[in-house]
Amino acid sequence: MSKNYTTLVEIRADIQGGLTTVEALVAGYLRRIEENKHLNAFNEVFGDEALAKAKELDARIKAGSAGKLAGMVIAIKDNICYKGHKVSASSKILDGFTSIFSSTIVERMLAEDAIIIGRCNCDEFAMGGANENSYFGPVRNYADNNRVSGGSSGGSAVAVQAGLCHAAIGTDTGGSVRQPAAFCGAVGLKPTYGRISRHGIIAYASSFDQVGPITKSVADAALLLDVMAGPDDYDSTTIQTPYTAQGEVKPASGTKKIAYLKEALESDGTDAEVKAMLTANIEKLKAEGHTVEPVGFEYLDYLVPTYYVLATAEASSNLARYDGVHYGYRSPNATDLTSTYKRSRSEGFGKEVKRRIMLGTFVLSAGYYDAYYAKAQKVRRLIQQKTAEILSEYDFIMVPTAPEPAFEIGLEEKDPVVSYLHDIFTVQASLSGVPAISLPAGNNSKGLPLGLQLLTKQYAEKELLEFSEYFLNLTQN
Ligand SMILES: NC(=O)C[C@H](N)C(=O)O
Repeated sequence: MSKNYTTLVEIRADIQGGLTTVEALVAGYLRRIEENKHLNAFNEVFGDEALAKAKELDARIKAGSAGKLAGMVIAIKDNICYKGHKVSASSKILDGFTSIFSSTIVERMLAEDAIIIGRCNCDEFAMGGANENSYFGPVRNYADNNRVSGGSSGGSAVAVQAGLCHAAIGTDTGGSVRQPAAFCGAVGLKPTYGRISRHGIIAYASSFDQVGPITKSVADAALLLDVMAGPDDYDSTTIQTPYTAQGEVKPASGTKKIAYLKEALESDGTDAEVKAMLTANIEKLKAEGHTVEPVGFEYLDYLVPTYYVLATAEASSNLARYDGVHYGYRSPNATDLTSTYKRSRSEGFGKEVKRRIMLGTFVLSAGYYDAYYAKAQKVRRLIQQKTAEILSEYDFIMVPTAPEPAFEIGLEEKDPVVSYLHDIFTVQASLSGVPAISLPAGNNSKGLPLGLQLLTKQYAEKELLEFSEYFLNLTQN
């Protein structure tokens, strides 16, 4: 097996030293993808194209004219448009659809000479937390093939975990980058809302959707953020102040004030080994002189309902565009315009997507708007205020990324509410728009990865990444 690199810096050093080439790296990933097909991480591999680009890049690296991401082989979630390539959101409804333009993030990564090796399996339209809602079937966790990858960016996380690429890009609406990263022992970053352009990303819930990297190191997460972030004329929700690239991530120095949610340790819903992982990290940080204190979050029980009312409302609007006319699948059984809409949507969308469209339509309907949608907006404001209040006193909030490690495939498909509750610790950052990162925090007694999550103030990605680097240095050495 080829060397399992943690950072692009190591790859570049080996290329410079003549120990490897981009072509050899790509060939190695393609071989591993082939050997690990049973993981179902990719919906499509761009093999020949990646190899051709690699050859060209090797020549340019030698000539000293290659970009910042030269040598980085990246997989993208299959809801990210890449011109001339198919994009499906893991749905039948986009069957045969090819992107006619590239997303801003793809353009920015290509401009820095990244190689995109394929598009990764995910939950249909990013709706799910286990990658079990994909039209193309579940993704298997590399640590235990009978267990889920997490989701919705499950293919992206497993591709990194299993060494099928160097880094991957996912999207995070309510935890879809952070939770699969946690289940797969990777670093997963959700930046501040608006930090990265969503132009060319298939929309799910637009007041939440954010792009994020899944990597093996904090350094690479920072590098990918540098490349992808910043204002974009094609997405008016992007933060207008340019993101100042930070270059190399220096581990944070000095003592910090960290809050942890005491409910995370008290709740019966949190797995005992997850609680033990959190407690151990609290103690480790205290021993280093940091202030680590419990805080109460009285809105904990409202996080999941608020997220699911708002996200489904936005989804019902965003997914109205799939009508059997504009994109992808059109029912062969349709006889007129109305039956084209009805049949294409009924046959093209999966069960969970239909459930969410119905739920979202319901909470937006005239009789229920005030009772559900308007109320959820008000609760969102309270959650934002309380989160900001805690973050005005503390540098970080620390919680487990998920209440439990990767569970068995097929275990909970039956009860959607059980799946929704798994998002309890990730949706706070999504509802508040603040950045959050999931960091690998060792394995449980069954060898399954656990993730620790840190949240911080809006726009403070730099501080978050520096502290993450410090934390991993402290806990992994
Ligand atoms: N998309 C996400 O961020 C995952 C979340 N579990 C959802 O289904 O909405």
